Amino acid sequence: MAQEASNGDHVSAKPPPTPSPLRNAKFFQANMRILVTGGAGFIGSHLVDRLMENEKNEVIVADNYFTGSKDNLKKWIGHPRFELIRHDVTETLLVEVDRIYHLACPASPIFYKYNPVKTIKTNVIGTLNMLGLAKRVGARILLTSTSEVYGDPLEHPQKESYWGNVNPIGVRSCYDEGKRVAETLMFDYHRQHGIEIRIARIFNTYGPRMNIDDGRVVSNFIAQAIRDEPLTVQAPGTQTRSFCYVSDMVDGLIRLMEGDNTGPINIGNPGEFTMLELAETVKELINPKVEIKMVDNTPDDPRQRKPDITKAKELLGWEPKIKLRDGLPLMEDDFRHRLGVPKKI
Ligand SMILES: NC(=O)c1ccc[n+]([C@@H]2O[C@H](COP(=O)([O-])OP(=O)(O)OC[C@H]3O[C@@H](n4cnc5c(N)ncnc54)[C@H](O)[C@@H]3O)[C@@H](O)[C@H]2O)c1
Ligand SMILES: O=c1ccn([C@@H]2O[C@H](COP(=O)(O)OP(=O)(O)O[C@H]3OC[C@@H](O)[C@H](O)[C@H]3O)[C@@H](O)[C@H]2O)c(=O)[nH]1
Repeated sequence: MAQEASNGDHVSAKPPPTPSPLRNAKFFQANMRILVTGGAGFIGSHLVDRLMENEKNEVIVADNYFTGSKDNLKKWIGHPRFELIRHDVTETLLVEVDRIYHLACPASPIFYKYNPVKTIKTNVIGTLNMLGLAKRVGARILLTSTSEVYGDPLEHPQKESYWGNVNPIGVRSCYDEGKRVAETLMFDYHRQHGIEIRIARIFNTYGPRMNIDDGRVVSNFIAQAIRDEPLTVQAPGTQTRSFCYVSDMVDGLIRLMEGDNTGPINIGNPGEFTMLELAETVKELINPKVEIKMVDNTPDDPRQRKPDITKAKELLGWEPKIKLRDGLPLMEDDFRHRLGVPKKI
């Protein structure tokens, strides 16, 4: 039974539901069957790549392609251990699985604000549906929550025990409050029904395969630097974020899923940068001639963010390996390839 890692003193009221006995039958199914919702997106597709490396895994992706694409999974389409389903998690899904990585949700602020009612439905109804599925088939479920549950944090760096400083009625609330409700649902299903849960609080993650026009800061700056366009730093530019390379993130998610702790556990890189520092670094590494331009910000932008990863280190034996200065060039290569702009030598 999972151990509670932080934020509470509850114990699970019931043992978890048992999977169908056939799942353990010698000649029926030796593999681990894994559902990845949102698997056609940025982090999801890298997670699928890693899971598919293990020949004992069968992977099913369910995605509505709102911000993800089949292109991200093209190397697996047609593979006998892989299945791709066009599915919206706000509808029920009937599959037989042992693990559910529940990622489905737009993550870039411009996309999650585009249809806020849909974003909150995805977080609340989508998570309820996936918990219902976990309950029916006895699967373990991992939710990709977010550092945004800490809102505009008054504690710095953020520990998992911090309850956050979140505006419940702002333009970001569909996402940050949505994820907070999703975490609540996870713990209620755990306590009430014995579901095996895992909650990752992911901090800003970057890497190849992000949508070029995703709108998040790292992808914006890299695309702008390659296109010789000014890097748009949103005022005041002193706000901070901590950026984790995607391969480190995937490693942390799998360790959390396969470990004994429910979480929530922060997964992120504690290296903290102001947005002006990030712009200067991108300029230096990718295009020293590019201009840096200050533009207006959006409401409720968190002023600082940095994970305390003590729990991830102690409980998962995890810490990030890739520094920002090493990760940015890897992302540059992918963006240049997709934009068709080779590096000048
Ligand atoms: N990338 C980050 O910095 C970051 C930080 C914190 C949390 N997260 C969380 O990690 C997860 C993945 O983020 P990402 O950066 O890969 O984003 P992404 O937008 O690239 O991927 C999200 C995926 O979910 C799919 N999706 C959205 N709504 C859906 C729905 N209703 N039904 C089915 N599929 C749906 C999208 O089509 C996409 O493939 C999200 O849950 C996000 O909240 C990401
Ligand atoms: O072009 C830009 C874009 C963004 N920014 C700034 O960069 C910072 C980061 O903005 P992003 O849009 O990349 O992402 P945010 O940190 O605001 O939100 C992210 O947080 C964690 C996840 O849950 C999500 O991936 C996303 O919501 C903000 O301070 C924003 O004002 C710029 O300075 N210029």
